[in-house]
Amino acid sequence: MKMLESYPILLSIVTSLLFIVLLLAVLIRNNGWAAILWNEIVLQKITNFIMAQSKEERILNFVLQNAVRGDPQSVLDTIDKYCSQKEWAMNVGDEKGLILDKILEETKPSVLLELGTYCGYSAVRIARLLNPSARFLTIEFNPAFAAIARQMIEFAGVQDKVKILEGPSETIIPQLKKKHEVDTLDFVFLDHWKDRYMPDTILLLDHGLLRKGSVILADNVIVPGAPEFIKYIRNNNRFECTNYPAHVEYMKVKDAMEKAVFVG
Ligand SMILES: C[S@@+](CC[C@H](N)C(=O)[O-])C[C@H]1O[C@@H](n2cnc3c(N)ncnc32)[C@H](O)[C@@H]1O
Ligand SMILES: [Mg+2]
Repeated sequence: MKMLESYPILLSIVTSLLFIVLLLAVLIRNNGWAAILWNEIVLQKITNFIMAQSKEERILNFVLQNAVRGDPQSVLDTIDKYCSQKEWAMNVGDEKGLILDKILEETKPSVLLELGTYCGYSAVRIARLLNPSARFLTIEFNPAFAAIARQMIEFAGVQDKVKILEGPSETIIPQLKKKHEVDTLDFVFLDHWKDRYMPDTILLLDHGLLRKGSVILADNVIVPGAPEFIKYIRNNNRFECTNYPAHVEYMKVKDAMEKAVFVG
């Protein structure tokens, strides 16, 4: 009898819970921010705790076990497979990776800088397309990520083409000329925390690291988004901008890359 009395309450609790789960699922599927927060904060923390291992270690292990040593394309395909089927990660990914490849093939840069190495996906992607004489520096301030990237790059066989500089971009950029013997950069890939896109572009300018024709390519200008940078670069007559619509890595949510050519 008591059971029957509480039945409507139970039913309304279950219905409300189902509704909340459904709402969350729709939000995560259609909203880039919700999906990233869900993956990075909820799912990842739980899996890390259960497996006593970071997601980045899991990505590296999957590559070591499934990709072909010395074959950069196989390393990229294996990371893409893991991150699209098992755990989302913030690599530029296969779709925007093709835009990156196309711009590199058009630009044929000799001196390159990447801000934000993470596991080394984009570093391997870029390095595999470079001339033997090119110089490519990539900056990462998280030592654990830099260590993973170093192993990823070595496994892909492109370690002679990439140098990881460990530390914050805002400290390393001003040291590029004197400490790292960079004159000017032909190509810069912006893919670190989005609030640094604008100040680091200004740092590159202030330190004379851009020349006429230098190309800046910025990832994730919609999700997570870099509105300050976009406003700054599009309203600056020293840059010519082109937008490349795409999707957030391994998702159906809209994103884009922005190319800015320094015209002097
Ligand atoms: C989106 S991930 C980079 C993904 C990578 N480019 C790829 O596509 O494979 C961003 C990385 O930038 C690093 N990062 C963020 N802000 C930074 C800064 N100011 N200096 C150096 N590294 C930074 C983070 O630790 C993170 O590993
Ligand atoms: Mg990115």
